[in-house]
Amino acid sequence: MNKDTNSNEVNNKKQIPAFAGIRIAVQKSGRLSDKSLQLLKDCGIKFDNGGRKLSTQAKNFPMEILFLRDDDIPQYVANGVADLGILGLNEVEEKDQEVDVIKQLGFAGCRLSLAVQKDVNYTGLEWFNGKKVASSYTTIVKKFFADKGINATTEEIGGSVEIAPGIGLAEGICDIVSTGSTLIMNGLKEVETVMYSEAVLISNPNLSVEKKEILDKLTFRIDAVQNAQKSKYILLNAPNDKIEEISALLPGMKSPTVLPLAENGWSSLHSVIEENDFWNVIDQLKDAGAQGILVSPIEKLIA
Ligand SMILES: Nc1ncnc2c1ncn2[C@@H]1O[C@H](COP(=O)(O)OP(=O)(O)OP(=O)(O)O)[C@@H](O)[C@H]1O
Ligand SMILES: O=P(O)(O)OC[C@H]1O[C@H](OP(=O)(O)OP(=O)(O)O)[C@H](O)[C@@H]1O
Ligand SMILES: [Mg+2]
Repeated sequence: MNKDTNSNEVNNKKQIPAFAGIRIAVQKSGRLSDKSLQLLKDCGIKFDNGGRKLSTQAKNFPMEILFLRDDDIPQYVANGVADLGILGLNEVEEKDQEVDVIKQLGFAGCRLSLAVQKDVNYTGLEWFNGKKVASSYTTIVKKFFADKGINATTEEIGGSVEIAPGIGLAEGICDIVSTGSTLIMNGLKEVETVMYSEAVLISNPNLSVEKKEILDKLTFRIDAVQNAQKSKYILLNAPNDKIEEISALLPGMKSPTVLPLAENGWSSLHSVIEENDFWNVIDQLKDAGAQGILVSPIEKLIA
């Protein structure tokens, strides 16, 4: 490390005002903003985020929230201006900074794909040899082509990437695809998936012990929120001679809670089922004699 870098680092550190908590960077306005803030709220963290303020202090958790452009978040987290960040994995890979990916957050699912004009006779990845690809993610694209031994060039553009082939800027593009409708509307077709992405929580790799403790509290809460979103609380009535059969369909967190009903010969069973199995399990429960099935969402689930 040379002297200049050293003194820059010292200067950078001086510019970071002391804060006895953890600083998390979220996207100021864009596709990730609402869901990032909702996740923090679901974790019980209260804060004001109205107006044009670029930072806010949580009221009941040792956290400051910084509102930034998502492109800047990896750099801020790597140099310690922010301790944590929420952004798309695509942006983390593109910026290639020293940060730890702590958790997948289950929203903003998309893929980064190569696309070409729809009338192109695409024969496979070799088609890109000697071609130019426009993208906002040129680091990822260059690495992808280098790994596959393809000799293509890239043209970095900030947005509206799908227009590039139509105006002769490049033969192909690499951009975010979700439903694929933007590609179709611009006369393009998806030909290769470069990576899958979703929102992730990232961290500076050198957090202090105190900050690590706060991060652990946060990830514990995120786990509880995510578990709850994946599960449903189920309550049903069953004849006593069917309890064993029905219990086998309701593994729950341990086994179902069984309580006698006022009506002789009947019990009430309480358990947790996974959202994914939901309809399947309900059909089997009905067939096994369950009645009065009540299903409700779970707010938090601590395993
Ligand atoms: N159509 C989509 N479906 C799902 N996720 C998406 C979609 N488009 C983008 N994303 C994800 O959301 C992230 C943010 O997208 P957005 O379009 O808000 O970024 P941006 O324009 O770069 O924002 P900023 O102004 O903060 O730089 C992307 O990096 C990607 O991870
Ligand atoms: O496959 P689709 O569902 O059509 O989604 C893909 C589009 O979504 C994103 O753009 P966004 O709508 O966020 O606009 P922006 O690029 O101008 O921010 C992305 O840049 C693609 O253009
Ligand atoms: Mg951006």
